[in-house]
Amino acid sequence: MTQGPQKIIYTLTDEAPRLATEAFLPVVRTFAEPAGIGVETSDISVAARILAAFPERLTEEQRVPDNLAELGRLTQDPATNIIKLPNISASVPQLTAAIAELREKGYDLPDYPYDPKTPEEKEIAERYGSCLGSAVNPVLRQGNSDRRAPKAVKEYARANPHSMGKWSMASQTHVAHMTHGDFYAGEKSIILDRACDARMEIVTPDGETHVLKTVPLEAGEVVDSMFMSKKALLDFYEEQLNDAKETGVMFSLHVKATMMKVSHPIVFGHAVRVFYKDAFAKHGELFDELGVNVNNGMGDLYDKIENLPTSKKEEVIEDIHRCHESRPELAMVDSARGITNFHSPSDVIVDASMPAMIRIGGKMYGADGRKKDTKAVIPESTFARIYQEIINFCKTNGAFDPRTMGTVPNVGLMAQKAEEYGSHDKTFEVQHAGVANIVDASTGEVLLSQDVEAGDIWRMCTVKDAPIRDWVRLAVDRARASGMPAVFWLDPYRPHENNLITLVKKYLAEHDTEGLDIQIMSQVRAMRYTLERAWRGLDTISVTGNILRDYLTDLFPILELGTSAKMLSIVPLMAGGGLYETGAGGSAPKHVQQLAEENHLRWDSLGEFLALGASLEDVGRKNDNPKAQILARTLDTATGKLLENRKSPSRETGELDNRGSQFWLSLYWAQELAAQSDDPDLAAHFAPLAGKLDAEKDTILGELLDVQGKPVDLGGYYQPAIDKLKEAMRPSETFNAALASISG
Ligand SMILES: NC(=O)C1=CN([C@@H]2O[C@H](COP(=O)(O)OP(=O)(O)OC[C@H]3O[C@@H](n4cnc5c(N)ncnc54)[C@H](OP(=O)(O)O)[C@@H]3O)[C@@H](O)[C@H]2O)C=CC1
Ligand SMILES: O=C(O)CCC(=O)C(=O)O
Ligand SMILES: [Mg+2]
Repeated sequence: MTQGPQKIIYTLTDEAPRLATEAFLPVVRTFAEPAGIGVETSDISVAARILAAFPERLTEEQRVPDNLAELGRLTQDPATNIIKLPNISASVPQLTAAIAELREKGYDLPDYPYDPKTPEEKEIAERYGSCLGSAVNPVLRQGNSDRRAPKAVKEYARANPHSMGKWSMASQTHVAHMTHGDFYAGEKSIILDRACDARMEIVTPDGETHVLKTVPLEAGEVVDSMFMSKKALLDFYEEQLNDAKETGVMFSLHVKATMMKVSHPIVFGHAVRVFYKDAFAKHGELFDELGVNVNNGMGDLYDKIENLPTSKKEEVIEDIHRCHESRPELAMVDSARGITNFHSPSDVIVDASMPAMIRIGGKMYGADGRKKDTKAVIPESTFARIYQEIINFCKTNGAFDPRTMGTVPNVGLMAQKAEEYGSHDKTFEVQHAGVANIVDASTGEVLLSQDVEAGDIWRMCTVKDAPIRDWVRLAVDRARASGMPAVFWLDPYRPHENNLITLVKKYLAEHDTEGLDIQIMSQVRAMRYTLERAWRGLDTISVTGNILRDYLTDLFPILELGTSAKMLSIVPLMAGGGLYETGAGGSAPKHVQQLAEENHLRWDSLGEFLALGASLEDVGRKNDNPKAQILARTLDTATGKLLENRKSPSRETGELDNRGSQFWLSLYWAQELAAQSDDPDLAAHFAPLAGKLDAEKDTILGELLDVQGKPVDLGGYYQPAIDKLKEAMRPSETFNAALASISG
């Protein structure tokens, strides 16, 4: 047996994935051990990240190491192999809820400073800021992304199609985006011809210079400057609200306040203030006194007015309600509880919310719980247009059919904080009208310049040369390996993408592309081309920048497979290691709610099974460990069997859930290992487990079903109590004993 430091690092995250991992880790350890592979965990949950930020306030026992920083360092080591589960990218309401829970548990954490003024408050805000929004993925994603539906998964979806809503040609559903004054409208971009420190500064008309930030840039880096005009945004909202009211269509707002953690909460807050403008006009001063900030949603307003004298509170609530009379109906997140699209900026996240809407025929839920057509407002036009294109297509052709549609894998430019998704530390809400310059700090040369007004959102986005080159290589590799045409979704009218086109052409020339079909198209044309092909059952690789990577790897999987949880999601790290993400979606808070209320977890760990397979294969290849290769191969077959025999979790309480599905995977995997003849030691090791699990399957499945239907206490949401978590996620004594019986 090959020995040595062969290990897989398994992340512990939040919500449904964290729950599922609790059940799955003992399985992984049991199977990896005989191949000499260690499995280590690394807690990067939002709770752990908060605790790691305040070591000096905690006792020795309470302290948590900065696991994320350590993982970040490891991404630079070629031996690294990380399995990364989806984690919460916390909005402010989520972060403050996590802080409150931890304080209740006895951790002496400071209050979250909503409006930091003193140096001490500013320091606390900075530390909490490091846990806010998408704080994990940009650190770990030191490579570009390869997301696709494995063949067995696609075939399963074809044979067992999920439900799709009907599209009508008369559907009023459409996308509304800005046509001027947004980031797209005035973008400027350069390919930097030197390395330099670049200064972001605003020069006011009276000649004062306000320096916002200085960042080191590399030669060859693509650097963009762009802004969103506050005035244009407010006008746009007003117009769209009036249009929705007049035409009787529901209004919904789709942003990504979690990932775009600086710009989108502002964009979201403006929508809320415009919608409720009469209430804000009347009570603005009071709201300011109370520190209301609806960038964090209407939930923040309701929390802050809670302690007002009853009559005042009622007056405010009445005025808020009155606003609805002159405004269109709002899409609901949870109509049963009266939670609207404006309640929290993290409830509706565009990458998942638009596909969910398109999947059900272009509808969202209204206050009466019925599905309705909607005006989907996505202010930034850069990528919003792709959704209108697919809506047009579905209106004309009807809904896609999962039985026949082709597949659309993605190769995404992501490494080293590429493009908008890496721009948070270079995004500012402009305080002073003037000229926004990006300046070479050593020479004083102005590289890029924009005229901005107070309240505008100005940002610098960058992407380094090496990631672009690696992205082109990955696209060529995937096109060659799959035999599919590959389309770069790049718009020559957008300065940033026009620069990328130059570089893509340059780097494509480094490869043998003989016999490959590689094209470059603007996003709208690329969408149309891809949809036409998918409709005919043809497959097309989308090769995109970072935002479209995110959007398309929810959109197509949700149409093709019903969920992006079933995607294989690999990040070949540029330093040589591997990061294996489990599916392409999020952490499904709704699933936790169902588990807490009914002890049924409908989360599908398929993405985790696929990631583990790819991870084991990588360990096998890099360490010349044939046992790891056999584990990978047999896991792949077992996963295929799981799909074929329909052992995926059901949504309904009282039926097979995540835990039951994991049992079946374990049984099939053990059977495959016992049956193979390439490694008799492994076969002999797993034969008893295969026998035991098969003989005891009725007892085990019975034990797993018995617990369902009753509430379960996990001892916390952001930091569940470990003993309670174990008890909830591993309720079959028989299954636990069988796994333990072959573990060393
Ligand atoms: N890679 C990452 O770390 C990511 C993290 N996130 C984070 O996740 C949270 C929730 O985001 P949201 O946009 O609501 O997206 P989610 O993907 O969590 O939820 C959307 C819906 O997708 C379905 N779904 C997702 N995963 C699974 C699965 N494994 N099995 C079965 N169904 C699944 C569920 O549908 P149904 O309810 O119909 O069963 C779910 O309600 C946020 O905090 C966000 O920041 C989001 C995206 C990626
Ligand atoms: O990091 C995040 O917040 C979300 C990531 C995401 O949605 C994705 O990579 O698909
Ligand atoms: Mg996504």
